[in-house]
Amino acid sequence: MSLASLPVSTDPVLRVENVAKSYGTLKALDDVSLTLKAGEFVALLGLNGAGKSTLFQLLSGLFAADAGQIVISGHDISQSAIPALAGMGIVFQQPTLDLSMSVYANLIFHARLHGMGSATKPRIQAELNRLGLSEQTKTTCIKLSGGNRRKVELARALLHEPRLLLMDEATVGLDPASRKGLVDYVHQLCRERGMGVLWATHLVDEVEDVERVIILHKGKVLATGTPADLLQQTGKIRLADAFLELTATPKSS
Ligand SMILES: Nc1ncnc2c1ncn2[C@@H]1O[C@H](COP(=O)(O)OP(=O)(O)OP(=O)(O)O)[C@@H](O)[C@H]1O
Repeated sequence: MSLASLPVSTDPVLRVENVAKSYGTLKALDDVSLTLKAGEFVALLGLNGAGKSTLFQLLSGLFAADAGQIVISGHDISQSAIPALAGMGIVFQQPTLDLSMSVYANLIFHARLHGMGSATKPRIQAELNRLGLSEQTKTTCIKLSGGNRRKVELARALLHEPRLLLMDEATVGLDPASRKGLVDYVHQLCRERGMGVLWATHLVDEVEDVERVIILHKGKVLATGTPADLLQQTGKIRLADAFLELTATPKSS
């Protein structure tokens, strides 16, 4: 049975509780808690160095938190990493395609890692079709534009039909039209597939239409709410000004 055909659970697809992570004496994450439900698009907004990538590295099991708990689709990542990660797709900030291989070879490699069987080829074709890349299936990735490389990374993240999609500054290096295209496409997927999406960025224009914004600053959650909540809280008219106001006056630790 594919993950997509499992009954929809009302439990959060992601629960992060009191998570901490330090590099030596630097607290990159300090008592961070958040939840994400199925079908919710949540933005993790933070300046450079806020801790976004560190959080994503913990969520993807690259290393362990010093304290706290991470539960993905009901599985504690520290105890049940395989089922936790099986239901998650991720696009990292740094490109991770093997540029010497074709689009198809990159995707089939990922499919095998996820133990996908006979459904693999139609799934690859379906994701590439939707992204307008069906003609590029056999193209070596080094020949693709930056925007199309990102789309292949997204197709790869979606291949095993995750319940949770993590996007870590996934629009870095894209032109404004490609950026908007990617944001709009992921919003559409979130609605259609009931996927929870955590979208990390420092670009405020990418989060104007999200259901909830979590502002991370110097490793701490400074504020959380709808864009309207954040405007009301700061008395600002533009979300960019609200973000600047909140991050200019950090709480003392
Ligand atoms: N491997 C590491 N060793 C030491 N310090 C690190 C390491 N990785 C990150 N840091 C530090 O931890 C803090 C959080 O970094 P992180 O990359 O998680 O932030 P970010 O919000 O993703 O930033 P950016 O938007 O610039 O990518 C920063 O002060 C960074 O310098």
